[in-house]
Amino acid sequence: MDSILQIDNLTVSFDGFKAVNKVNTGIEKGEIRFFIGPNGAGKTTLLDAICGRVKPQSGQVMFFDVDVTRYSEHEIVNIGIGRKFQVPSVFTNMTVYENMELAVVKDRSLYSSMFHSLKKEQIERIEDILVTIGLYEKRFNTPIALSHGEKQWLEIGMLLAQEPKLMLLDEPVAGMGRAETDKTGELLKKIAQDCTIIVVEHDMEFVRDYASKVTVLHEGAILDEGSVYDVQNNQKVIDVYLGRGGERDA
Ligand SMILES: Nc1ncnc2c1ncn2[C@@H]1O[C@H](COP(=O)(O)OP(=O)(O)OP(=O)(O)O)[C@@H](O)[C@H]1O
Repeated sequence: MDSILQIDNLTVSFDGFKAVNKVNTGIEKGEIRFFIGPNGAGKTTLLDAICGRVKPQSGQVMFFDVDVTRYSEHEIVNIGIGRKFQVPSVFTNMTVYENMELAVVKDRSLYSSMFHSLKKEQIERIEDILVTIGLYEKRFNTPIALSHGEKQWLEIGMLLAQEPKLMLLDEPVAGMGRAETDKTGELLKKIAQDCTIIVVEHDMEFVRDYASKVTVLHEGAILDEGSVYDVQNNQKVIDVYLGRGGERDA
């Protein structure tokens, strides 16, 4: 199998506290990998280390043959790792379509001058993505008119516009009902045909339905890794997380 991301011996410290502690894992191309675990387990910090938001104390994060721990956040976006945060950060004073235009033009400082001169392939890409995320009909609405789920899909679409090879999503279905959650899962399956995905998630039903593989973190370290079935039946995982009904963000 082709490994797209290889994390080796990664440790992230905050004033001596190891939020991520000697983590080793490899993500294969096309996976939808879920990071799960109790609050404070280090899931978000691990995403932060992959996208360059925090610098590790030690270890490597090899994306193809590049150690991204040596790169800035901005450079990491440019080499193909996109990150979506928990709270949607779409521009509410612009239409859905304009948000997509902004996303497709990688250098945002050029946006105003390029507004009317998107290339044909950029326009086609925007339209394709709008269809994929189910917002083509709503492209001239502002995000205020969108549901919570639709705003999340727009943001995922904005990430896709930058043509990432790896997408990092932090609790993408938080606050969604079941129907929107399932639609998001189907969207991720579609995206994973071209772009590997890592998801931090507490919604175990979502994890069960859509994970290729699950990494369970506890106190900064990997407690278990494997299929949903395997980790669900691991007594240690049940004791520290699943048996407590999982936990949501405070
Ligand atoms: N910038 C920071 N400075 C100091 N401590 C931090 C910082 N960021 C995270 N931590 C600590 O690192 C630990 C791991 O936090 P992290 O947010 O990665 O956990 P998590 O598994 O994502 O939890 P949750 O499910 O609640 O989002 C926590 O104890 C947290 O308080």
